[in-house]
Amino acid sequence: MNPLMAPEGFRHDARCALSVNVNKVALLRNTRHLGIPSVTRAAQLCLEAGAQGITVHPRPDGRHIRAQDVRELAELLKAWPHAEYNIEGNPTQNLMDFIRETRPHQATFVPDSEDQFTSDHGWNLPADAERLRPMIAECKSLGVRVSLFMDPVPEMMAHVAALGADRIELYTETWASAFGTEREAAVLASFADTARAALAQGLAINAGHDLNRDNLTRFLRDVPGVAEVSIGHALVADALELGYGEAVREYQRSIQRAYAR
Ligand SMILES: CC(=O)[C@@H](O)[C@H](O)COP(=O)(O)O
Ligand SMILES: NCC(=O)COP(=O)(O)O
Repeated sequence: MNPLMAPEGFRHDARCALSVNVNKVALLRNTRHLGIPSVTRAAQLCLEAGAQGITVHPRPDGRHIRAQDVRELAELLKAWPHAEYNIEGNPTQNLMDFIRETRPHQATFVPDSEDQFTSDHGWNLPADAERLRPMIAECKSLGVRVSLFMDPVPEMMAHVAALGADRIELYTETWASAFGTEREAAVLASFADTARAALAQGLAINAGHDLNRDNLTRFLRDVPGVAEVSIGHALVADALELGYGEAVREYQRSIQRAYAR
């Protein structure tokens, strides 16, 4: 079988889609000039195991995902018509060129500075709104769905909708750090309130950052309408122990447990 072709019978049947972020595979690859571990091979194995998409965040400093990775993954995903390609970044930096070149299914706008350690906050709306409006419009004119990376603040959802964005991505680090503590219920409620506000504005909901096999089920069970989670750091860490295929299956089981009655 052509290693780039999706196997017969590939099914897209999870209620919440799992998009695997392969940043950290590229981070390890970049520590030697050997080309391993392969980013495209990692993506292929995750898709074969049932992941519904691949996410990358090509940061301007090239610390992990680089332009060639973005192009090669776009090529790979042509063989997976049911899977989605999500490219994240700051549209005021290098993101828009990748969007224009590869036309992914989704662009996730993230307000990161160029040298930021990792993503650690959402957009500040309405303050950032007018800068974003033309780039949202351009993505949509290219047929690319737009998701804005947002903190769990219900009052901001109307501003997201007014900008013409299609989705929010809930920045879930505060959930991950509250999980298992006395703050868990209160923090989860803020995400549920934000999700309800987003749904009321006609927005779809993604979520990501520091999600893992342990904190994922409760989040999906209590936060309504999450359509997609993008998970990278913890899943790749798990894959070092379990392999990509079993790691993806473990995360799919965590997702399915959220809907089990
Ligand atoms: C936006 C977000 O929370 C993550 O998708 C981001 O890609 C993490 O970036 P690093 O992998 O560089 O930490
Ligand atoms: N948007 C979140 C993402 O793509 C991966 O975040 P993480 O799981 O690496 O924290």
